[in-house]
Amino acid sequence: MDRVATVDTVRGLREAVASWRAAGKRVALVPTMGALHEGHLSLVDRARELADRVVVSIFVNPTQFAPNEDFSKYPRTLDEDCAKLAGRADLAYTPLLEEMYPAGFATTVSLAGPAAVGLEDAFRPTHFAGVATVVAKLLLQALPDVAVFGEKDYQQLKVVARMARDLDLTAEIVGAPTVREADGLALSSRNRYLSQEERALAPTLYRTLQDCAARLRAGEDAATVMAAGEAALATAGFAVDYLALRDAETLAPVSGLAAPARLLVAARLGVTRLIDNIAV
Ligand SMILES: Nc1ncnc2c1ncn2[C@@H]1O[C@H](COP(=O)(O)OP(=O)(O)OP(=O)(O)O)[C@@H](O)[C@H]1O
Ligand SMILES: CC(C)(CO)[C@@H](O)C(=O)[O-]
Ligand code: BAL
Repeated sequence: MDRVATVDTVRGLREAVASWRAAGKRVALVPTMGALHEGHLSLVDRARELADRVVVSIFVNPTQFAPNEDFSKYPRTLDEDCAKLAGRADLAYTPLLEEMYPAGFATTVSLAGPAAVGLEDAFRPTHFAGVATVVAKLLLQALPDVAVFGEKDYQQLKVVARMARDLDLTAEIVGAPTVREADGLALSSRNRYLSQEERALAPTLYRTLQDCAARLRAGEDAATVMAAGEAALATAGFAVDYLALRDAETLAPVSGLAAPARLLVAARLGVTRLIDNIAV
């Protein structure tokens, strides 16, 4: 079976990137936690359009999971991942825990501002500090020209873009559109946790976003639309964490469509927490 080349040390990664740079190549990084699906591969393809060499990092980052979350059962499929990346990426960076967090590790990126407040942060209060810290490390380890993130994790994309600007990290942060199943469900590694019945209900999340967006565009009052959307999700069997309208750029709360807006949702079906979002 063909497999992408791999390195698991910062030194190996830097050597590979340095040799490409010496040859005048542009380098892209696609950070992932593995269990790769077509959503991840679309980011790799986008990275390939933006650069000559593409590194995919695969690291299930413990610091972005709260103690009650699914770190230990998060899918780990490294062999299949490396096969999927063959011919598509140039290198997989697969650091072990000790490489990323050496003994005595004591530094965390701290976030503020509208992008990092509320939404996911209200339900996963330690999450973005863990994401920002590991992404800052990945960007400093690889020093790519560009890094590609999925719009599926829209708040993450905005938090990372803000952090990169604020810390003068040199990589350009690029967002790529959400890849969906035929029935509209956003691809996610966590979809595999859904039972058959839950999987049948799951596309309601995207349909509800579309319905709400259509009503907002037709000029209906945002609070009314949000309440109706939450009710529709609850009726379908979801436990809703949030359904919110935010400014598409800053993620500040908004009450209408004066500027480009984003509708974001997180809801649980049984033990599985799904997130999604669309432009309005
Ligand atoms: N359906 C998708 N379309 C486009 N990009 C995606 C999709 N799903 C995930 N990504 C992006 O892939 C990158 C890695 O995400 P991650 O490894 O967390 O995948 P995931 O399937 O979203 O997993 P999880 O269920 O844990 O959120 C992120 O930038 C994320 O936004
Ligand atoms: C960006 C990321 C790879 C950081 O661990 C993760 O949050 C993810 O997979 O979206
Ligand atoms: N895609 C974001 C990773 C997480 O949920 O931890």
